Amino acid sequence: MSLIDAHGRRINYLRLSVTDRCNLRCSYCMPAQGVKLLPQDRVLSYEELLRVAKQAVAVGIEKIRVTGGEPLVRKGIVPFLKRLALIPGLEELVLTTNGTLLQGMARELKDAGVQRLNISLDSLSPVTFAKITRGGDLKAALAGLEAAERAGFPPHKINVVLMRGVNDHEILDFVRLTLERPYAVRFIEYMPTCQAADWRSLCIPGSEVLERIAERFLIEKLERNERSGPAKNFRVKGAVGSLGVITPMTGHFCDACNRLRVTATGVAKGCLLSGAGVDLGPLLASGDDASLRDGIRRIVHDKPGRHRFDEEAGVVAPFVMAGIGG
Ligand SMILES: Nc1nc2c(ncn2[C@@H]2O[C@H](COP(=O)(O)OP(=O)(O)OP(=O)(O)O)[C@@H](O)[C@H]2O)c(=O)[nH]1
Ligand SMILES: C[S@@+](CC[C@H](N)C(=O)[O-])C[C@H]1O[C@@H](n2cnc3c(N)ncnc32)[C@H](O)[C@@H]1O
Ligand code: SF4
Ligand code: SF4
Repeated sequence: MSLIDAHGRRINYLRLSVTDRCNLRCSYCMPAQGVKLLPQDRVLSYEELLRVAKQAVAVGIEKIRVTGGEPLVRKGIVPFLKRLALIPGLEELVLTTNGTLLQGMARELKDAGVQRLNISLDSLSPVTFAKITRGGDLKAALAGLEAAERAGFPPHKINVVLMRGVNDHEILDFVRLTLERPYAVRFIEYMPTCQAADWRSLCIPGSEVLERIAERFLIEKLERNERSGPAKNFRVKGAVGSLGVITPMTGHFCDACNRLRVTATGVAKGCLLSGAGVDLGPLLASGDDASLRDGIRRIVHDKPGRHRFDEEAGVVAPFVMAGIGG
């Protein structure tokens, strides 16, 4: 069974957001005044999330990434992941996290069947980390990273959202990290989801990041593989880890997009950067799995060919990434 959209792309990857809540307040993800949290009864129950996941797998999804908000703050997440991992036909169960709660949870996540972690870590300096996350503790994030390594997870992908004048002075520090550690560090272009007035100057093109790295290090391009995702990957000669750029703004990767998203309230979205979405609530309420499968197929069919975010920046309503899951 496979899910093909109207542009001929095979959609086999579902990003499932389990909560809009988070223990951090990253400046690129949430507005300074914070966000109004969803009432708990608007968030899909674990039973509902499992139904969505099962029916998505039944029509062709092979990989599920659990995200949020911060997925590890939701109570009962581990038993939920355990059940998710058992869905017949699901080949890959992975999770994106800010890492701060991993120290106490890494081992049970591994035992639950989570295969890999992508960890957001935007600074290696406690002061800058606290500034970006509005109060987060770098020590907790680093302890989480290490706990997950000890628990036996394969080398993590580390996501760094770069912002000019905020953390771009650390680009080379992150590159140096890849010399000794097997991480895949990915520098992500800041997307103006909250539409900060200065977003154009905050966003650093991936090409500039690579130029700045190449001034100091000899880097070689890595062949794309199944695990590349949207990143273009490189390695410093002799390094154990790799580095990459994710360029949603200056070099979109929509032609190869294989993703479908479901928000914590059960809105299915064909595209991260489009305001469009379909509420799966009525289909879930009907109890009819065949209609749910049809709904998922319809959303995939109608998936936009590419985003037009830059052009539309003035008209698309700003959104909080934590509400969708990145
Ligand atoms: N515009 C756009 N940005 C994306 C998309 N997928 C991921 N990104 C960006 O890349 C970041 C990293 O995503 P991750 O959650 O680590 O997932 P990934 O890189 O897709 O992970 P893999 O499953 O390992 O390929 C996201 O937070 C977004 O900023 C996408 O489909 N469209
Ligand atoms: C919304 S978070 C959810 C998972 C988890 N809380 C975390 O931070 O990894 C998922 C991803 O979205 C990315 N993200 C959020 N806002 C972004 C923005 N404005 N531009 C680029 N990436 C963004 C984060 O870097 C993170 O990797
Ligand atoms: S990026 Fe992740 S950790 Fe940061 S505020 Fe958003 S949801 Fe929370
Ligand atoms: S912007 Fe939309 S179409 Fe493009 S890669 Fe992201 S989700 Fe896919």
